[in-house]
Amino acid sequence: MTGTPPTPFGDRLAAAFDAYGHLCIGIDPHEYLLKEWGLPLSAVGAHEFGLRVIEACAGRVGIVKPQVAFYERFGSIGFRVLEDVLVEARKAGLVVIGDVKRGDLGSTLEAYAQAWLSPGSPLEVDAMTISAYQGFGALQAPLEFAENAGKGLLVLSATSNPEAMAVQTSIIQRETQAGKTVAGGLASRVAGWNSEHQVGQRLGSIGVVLGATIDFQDVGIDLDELAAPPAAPILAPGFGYQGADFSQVRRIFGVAADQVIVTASRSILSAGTGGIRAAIDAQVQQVAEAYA
Ligand SMILES: O=C(O)c1cc(=O)[nH]c(=O)n1[C@@H]1O[C@H](COP(=O)(O)O)[C@@H](O)[C@H]1O
Repeated sequence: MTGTPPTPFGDRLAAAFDAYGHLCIGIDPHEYLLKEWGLPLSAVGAHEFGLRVIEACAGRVGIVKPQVAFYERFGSIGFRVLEDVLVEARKAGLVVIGDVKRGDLGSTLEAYAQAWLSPGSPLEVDAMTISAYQGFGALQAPLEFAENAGKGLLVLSATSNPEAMAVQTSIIQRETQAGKTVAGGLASRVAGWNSEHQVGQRLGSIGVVLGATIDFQDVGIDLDELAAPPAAPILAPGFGYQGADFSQVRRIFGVAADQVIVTASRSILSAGTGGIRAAIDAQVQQVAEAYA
C-alpha cells in the first residue's frame, strides 16, 4: 500500500466515542421486526429496514453493527442490499462494525478479511467480528491485513450466550497461554497484539467481544490487561434484550469501561419505525449518564 497510511480503526473509534458516546446500534432485521415495521419478509424489507435505522442513527450515535446473517439468508440479493446498507452507513459518517463472525484457518480467513476489510470492496466495513476457534495463530493473516488497511478485528472471547461458557472457560493445555481459560487466553493475545503493533495509541485496532452478561473474573478475563494502553476495544453485546443494564456499564467493565462499545439491537429496534429516534435518544442519554 502506498501514499498516506489509513487512519487506524482504533483512532476512528475513539473519535466516535468522543463525539457521540459509547452506544452502538445493531442492525438486525429479525422476521418479527420486519413485520412490526410494516416491511416485507424479503431482501427488499431488510434493505429498507437497514436504511431507516441508518437514517435514525445519523447524528445520534457514532457506531452501527449490521448483523449480516439477516441479509445473507436472502442469498445474493441479500448481499446486494447489504452492500447498499453498508455504503449508506459509511456515507452517514458512522463507524461500521460488520457482525460477520467468520472463523477458519489462516489463508481462508485472509480471504474473509479481503471481502470485508479491503478499501473499496463492495462489502467494506470498518471492523469485523471474527472467531479464533482454530487458534489465535490462524488470525495472523487477517490481523496483518487489518493493520495495513487501517481496519479492526473484534475477536470473540467471552460471548453473551450462556451455552458458550463450557468451551470458553475450558483451560488451555499448551503453548504460552497454558493454564488460562480459552476466553482469557484469547483476550491476552489480543492485548499482546495491540501492545506490540499499536504503540502509543489510546485505543488499539484489535479488540475482543465480551458479553455484558458475563462475570469476567469467573471466566478468567483480565480487564486490567485489556485496559493497559493501547486499550483493546471491547464490543459488548448483552445490554437491553439479553438482560444487562445499560446504567451498570461502569460496574460491569470497571477499569475497562472507557473502551467499551455498548451495543444493542432488539431493545432499540422494537421501538418501531416511528419510535426508533426517541428510543436511540433515550438510550444515548442513559449511557452518557452511566459514563458521567
Ligand atoms: O458479536 C456480537 O455482536 C455478539 C456477540 C455476543 O456475544 N452476543 C451477541 O448477542 N452478539 C450479537 O449482538 C446482537 C445482540 O442483539 P440484541 O440481543 O438484540 O441486543 C446480535 O446481533 C448478536 O449476534
